[in-house]
Amino acid sequence: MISIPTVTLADGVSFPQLGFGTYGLRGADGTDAIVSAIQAGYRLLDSAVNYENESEVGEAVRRSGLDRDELIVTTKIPGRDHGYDEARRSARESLDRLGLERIDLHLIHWPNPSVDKYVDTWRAMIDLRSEGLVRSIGVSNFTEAMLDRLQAETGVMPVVNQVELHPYFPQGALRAYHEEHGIRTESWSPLARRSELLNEQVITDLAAELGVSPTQVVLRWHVQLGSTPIPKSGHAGRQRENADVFAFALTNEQVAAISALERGRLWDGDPTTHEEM
Ligand SMILES: NC(=O)C1=CN([C@@H]2O[C@H](COP(=O)(O)OP(=O)(O)OC[C@H]3O[C@@H](n4cnc5c(N)ncnc54)[C@H](OP(=O)(O)O)[C@@H]3O)[C@@H](O)[C@H]2O)C=CC1
Ligand SMILES: O=C(O)C(=O)[C@@H](O)[C@H](O)C(=O)CO
Repeated sequence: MISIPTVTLADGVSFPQLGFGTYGLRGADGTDAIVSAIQAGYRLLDSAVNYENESEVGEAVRRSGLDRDELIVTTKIPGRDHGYDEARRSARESLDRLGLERIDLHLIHWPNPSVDKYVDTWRAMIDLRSEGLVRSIGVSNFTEAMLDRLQAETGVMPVVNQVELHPYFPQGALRAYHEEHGIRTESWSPLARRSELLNEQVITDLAAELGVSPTQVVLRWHVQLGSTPIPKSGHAGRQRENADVFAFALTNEQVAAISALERGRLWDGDPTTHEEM
C-alpha cells in the first residue's frame, strides 16, 4: 500500500497531496473500484451529487474497514441546489445517500454566476460546518473575484478550490492567488482525461529518463506545483501506478518544461459563463 503524504488545510485538517476521482464509477463495479483505490492507499475521495454515485462511495467507505477518520469524503452541491435552504437540504440528502454522519469536504460544484446564489449557498455551508454535519468547506471552479466576494460578504474563505488543472492549463495566476489566501488547490481532470497529453514528447522523454510512466510524470508535476490531483481510474493497477509518485522528483527545469505545454482550457468550463445544474 502506498502512503500518500499530506498537507494541512487552513482549517487545520490534514489533507492528502493526491486523491481519487470517482466520476463515472457507479454500480457494483464502481463500488469495487473505489474499494480497490482505498486499498491502494488513497484517502481522499471525490464525489458529487451530479455523479450519482454517493451511495457507492459510502458503501466503499464502509467496506474498506478503515476508521472513518482516516478518509476524506468529498461531495459537491449542484447548481439546482444553490440558495440557503436548498443547500442545507442538499447536504442532508447527500448524507442520506452516503450513509455517513459527516461530509468531510463539501464544495460548491460550479458558481453559476447568472443565478447569483453562490453567496447564500456559502452561508448555508458555514452553518452546516458549525453544526458538525460538514467538516471542511470549499468551492470548485471559482475565480479570484468570486473568492474575494465570498470573503468580503461572509468573512470566510474556502479552504479548497477544485479547478481544471493539467499541463495544458496550469492555472498559474489562480494558484498564486490561492497561495496568498491559504486556499489549497485541487486539480480536476489532472491527466487531461487521457488525451494526447500522455503522448507529448516532453512527457514521454521524462518518463523514459526517470524510469516512470507518463501518468506518473504528470501527477508528480501536480504535486510539485502544490496542487492535489484527483486522477480517476477504474483499474486497480492504474490506481496504484497513479498513487506511486512520491519516490521520485522532477527538477524545477523539468516542471517548467511540462508547464510550457500550456494552451488553455480543454473543455467548455469557463466559470464566468459555464452553468451546470
Ligand atoms: N469539479 C469539477 O467540475 C470536476 C471534477 N472532476 C473530478 O476530477 C476527477 C478526475 O478527472 P477525470 O475527468 O475523471 O479525468 P482524469 O484526468 O483523471 O482522467 C481519467 C481518464 O484517464 C484514464 N487513466 C487513469 N489512469 C491512467 C493510467 N495510469 N494510464 C492510462 N490511462 C489512465 C482513465 O481510464 P480508466 O478508468 O480506464 O483507467 C480515464 O479515462 C473526476 O473523476 C472527478 O472526481 C472532473 C471534472 C470536473
Ligand atoms: O465532472 C464534473 O464534475 C463536471 O462538473 C463536468 O461535467 C465538467 O463540468 C465538465 O466536463 C465541463 O466541461
